[in-house]
Amino acid sequence: MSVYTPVTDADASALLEHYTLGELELLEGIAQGIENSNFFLTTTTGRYVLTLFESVPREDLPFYMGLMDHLATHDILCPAPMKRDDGAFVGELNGKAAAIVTRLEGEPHMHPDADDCRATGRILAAMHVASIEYDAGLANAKGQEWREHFAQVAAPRLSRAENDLIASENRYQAMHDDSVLPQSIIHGDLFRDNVLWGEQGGGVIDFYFACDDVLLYDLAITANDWCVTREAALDPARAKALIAGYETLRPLTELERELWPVMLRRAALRTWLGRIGYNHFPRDSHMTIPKDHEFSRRLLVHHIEHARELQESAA
Ligand SMILES: Nc1ncnc2c1ncn2[C@@H]1O[C@H](COP(=O)(O)OP(=O)(O)OP(=O)(O)O)[C@@H](O)[C@H]1O
Ligand SMILES: N[C@@H](CCO)C(=O)O
Repeated sequence: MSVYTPVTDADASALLEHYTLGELELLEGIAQGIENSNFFLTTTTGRYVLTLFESVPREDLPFYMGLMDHLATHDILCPAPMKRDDGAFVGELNGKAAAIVTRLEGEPHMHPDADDCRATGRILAAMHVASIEYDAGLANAKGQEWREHFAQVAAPRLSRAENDLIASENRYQAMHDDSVLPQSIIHGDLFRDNVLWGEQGGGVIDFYFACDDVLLYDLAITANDWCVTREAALDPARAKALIAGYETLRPLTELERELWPVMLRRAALRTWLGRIGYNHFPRDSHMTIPKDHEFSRRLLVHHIEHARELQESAA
């Protein structure tokens, strides 16, 4: 996160009265992340994370909570949402929807090697396979329609070259027919900071971009953060390892291999636009760590200029 909405010890204690999680011992704001307000919450029964939802539509919360609950009970290491005494996963605190989930152990690997990427690919595939039986759905709020709409909103803040690049990439993406690719529930944001490595392996957090979409797109979002160099180029060795790990559980189809460069470009565009949003239209936060939008622009340009290398990474 960030902490947009402060929470006092007294607020947290009052919230805990609606759960069977014991008494408050410690409450700490978390600076990482950018979408929600997050706090580490230690009680007499264990370690949890309290999230106040700042921009996630309230009606979508049952989908996210249900998904985490489903995955946590299907062998995926991820936060388990805690039920309130009234049976709901979501309550309210300081005017915001609020939920408590279990806190995972471990730290992100911010300088991953090929082994980390292989393990991450396998974790992503395991989530894709486990999600098949989750019987809820949610359209992608950051899909083509959003990309085109946001391009108009952001246009006055951007240079002509940036606007031309976004418009041209949006046209290119609109030409591709997604319906030919396997679709199901995607995590949508499996960046390095969303996998915490502990004794039990990699645990996944931050499901608030999850939705129904193309599975290969999820792999591309992951590759664009795990398998790139500081110079904003794809590292073929790490990309191959990510895909190899993924394919231990779900082999890619020929069509997916063919459309890999398209999805890498789409993922780079989504992240670039999202970061333009965070930078040019910031919300008022007490703690936030900024995201590098220029890096995402350079990554998109790299992908446009190196189609053949991208294709080879999925061969
Ligand atoms: N269940 C959890 N267990 C351990 N740490 C967590 C957990 N949930 C969140 N965190 C910590 O809080 C930080 C912020 O969480 P998260 O990434 O979900 O924030 P956000 O604002 O929702 O997301 P985003 O990354 O989309 O900006 C994480 O980087 C991690 O350090
Ligand atoms: N993972 C995204 C932020 C999502 O909130 C980024 O790094 O731009």
